[in-house]
Amino acid sequence: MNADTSMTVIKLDQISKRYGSKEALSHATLEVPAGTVFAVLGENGAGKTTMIRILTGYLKPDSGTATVLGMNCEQQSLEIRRRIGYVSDSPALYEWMKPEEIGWFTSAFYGPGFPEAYLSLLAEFDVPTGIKIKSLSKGQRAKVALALATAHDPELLILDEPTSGLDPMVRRHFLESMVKRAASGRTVLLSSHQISEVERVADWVAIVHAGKVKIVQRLEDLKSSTCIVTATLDHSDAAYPLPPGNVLTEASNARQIRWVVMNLDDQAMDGFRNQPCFAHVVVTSPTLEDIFVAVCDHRATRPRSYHDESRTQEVAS
Ligand SMILES: Nc1ncnc2c1ncn2[C@@H]1O[C@H](COP(=O)(O)OP(=O)(O)OP(=O)(O)O)[C@@H](O)[C@H]1O
Repeated sequence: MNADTSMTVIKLDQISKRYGSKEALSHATLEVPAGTVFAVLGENGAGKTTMIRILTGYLKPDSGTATVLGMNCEQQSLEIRRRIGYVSDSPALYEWMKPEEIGWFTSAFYGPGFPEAYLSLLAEFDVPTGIKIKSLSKGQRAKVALALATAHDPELLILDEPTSGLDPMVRRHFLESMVKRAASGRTVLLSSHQISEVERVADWVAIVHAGKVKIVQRLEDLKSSTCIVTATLDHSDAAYPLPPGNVLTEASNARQIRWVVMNLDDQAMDGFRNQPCFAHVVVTSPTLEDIFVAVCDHRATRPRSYHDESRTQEVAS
């Protein structure tokens, strides 16, 4: 990715939002660098849509500050919506219109050049234009929503669950177009629980769990700073130490113990491996799913040393 990532396109600073007694977001803080595909990962109800609705000005936070392209999300929401592209998790389209008609209708908001660009995107996406929106398939409707959101070539595109319910070919097309946008210096923020897709396309990942931003990191740094340590005990009731590092989770099965560890201390690992309680110790690389589960699974066993703290973002270079 060659784009200039020194600029911050989205900034959330200590954003909290409550629905009655439910805290949907709690002191969420993150920055999205320009020219990246930035994925917000979280299980159902984690707070992803709430975050996106605050960024797009459809929802006001209880506290904290959010800016998009340097504009305040509460005070300049109309200007933000004009400048960005946004596809919600359930895009509302006028059912009685044909795809080209909805393009003309929407162009009033964006100005000259929009209808032509929109029609060429529809052609690229292979969307039939002669029939009404209500007769389009789910994938075709999603393509219409994406074409509407991108025809003005926004510097920032925000997508809430962009590929949910789409077939593999359409998903691939969607994701490739996101990567292309980032390569040309545009920024894409997408929310998802499709971990393998995120792993293929994202430059940055934020993991949100129960309203808290637990991790914000460049994906390759997150993967290289996390590992899985698997040890086979010499005998099943042997007492054993924890691997040197921030141990997120521990799982055991007979004589085998498996830990997901962040920032493993390589120098201290020799001493760990040579403990008499271990017959065998192996260190392997995790998938993003391994990391996600280690951070989010409330049933996971947390070792004694584990501190459940949200992690701060490394400074974007
Ligand atoms: N309008 C609302 N009134 C009450 N509670 C709400 C409202 N909207 C969201 N919530 C609650 O806030 C929490 C966060 O919801 P949110 O929609 O942001 O999650 P999400 O991460 O987008 O989930 P999903 O992946 O299922 O779409 C959930 O517990 C949800 O039930």
